[in-house]
Amino acid sequence: MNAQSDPTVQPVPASVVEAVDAADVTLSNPKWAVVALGANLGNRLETLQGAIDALGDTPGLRVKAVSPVYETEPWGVDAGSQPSYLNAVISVKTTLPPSSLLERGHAIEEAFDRVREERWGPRTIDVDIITYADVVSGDPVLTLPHPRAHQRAFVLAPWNDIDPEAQIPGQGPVAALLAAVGLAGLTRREDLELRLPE
Ligand SMILES: Nc1ncnc2c1ncn2[C@@H]1O[C@H](COP(=O)(O)OP(=O)(O)OP(=O)(O)O)[C@@H](O)[C@H]1O
Ligand SMILES: Nc1nc2c(c(=O)[nH]1)N=C(CO)CN2
Repeated sequence: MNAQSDPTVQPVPASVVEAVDAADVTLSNPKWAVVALGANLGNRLETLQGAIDALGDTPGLRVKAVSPVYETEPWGVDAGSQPSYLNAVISVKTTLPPSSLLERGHAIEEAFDRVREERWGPRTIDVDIITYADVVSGDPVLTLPHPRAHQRAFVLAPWNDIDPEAQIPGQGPVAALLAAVGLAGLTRREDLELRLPE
């Protein structure tokens, strides 16, 4: 008996075939993604390293580069209303689809006891997906590229350090965007260092 003559075998809907094919393409073809990390509560450096290590422990994800650490004034809130941040950017190569990368970021935020209270409120850790390959999406659950990355020196400066040729799809070269926003409110912390996961 073959699939044609077996009445218990149902045809596979085209949408399922497409989804399986798409997953397969990702599995054999890892994508580059850029992830920004920020912390302004608790032991900020330890938490950033913990998030990098947790990302590195994720099946289907390899951390390929870790930026220098920047001390940055809180962006988007009144001056002096929050402690300063430590920010860094990492690049990763991954077979995870964008939605799974976001989920993993949220799980790491939860593991570090991040509490969501106010918009742009202080946090133990923030994991933002800045770019995923050249994907452009307006989906509010996962907007790609991150809709505010091109305005944020605390993302652009560390990203430019690890990839001076980087581009934000639809926005242009990171180096030019950084030149436009400037370095005010940023201090590179030469005394602090983040490592690739062991
Ligand atoms: N590129 C993205 N990276 C991370 N979260 C995103 C992205 N695009 C949309 N989101 C959504 O934004 C929601 C709010 O995220 P979050 O609480 O980290 O915002 P925030 O860090 O306070 O502000 P901002 O988005 O300006 O960095 C998340 O639940 C997530 O679904
Ligand atoms: N300096 C700085 N400011 C912020 C940051 C951040 O990581 N660094 N994150 C925010 C929400 O994502 C809002 N403001």
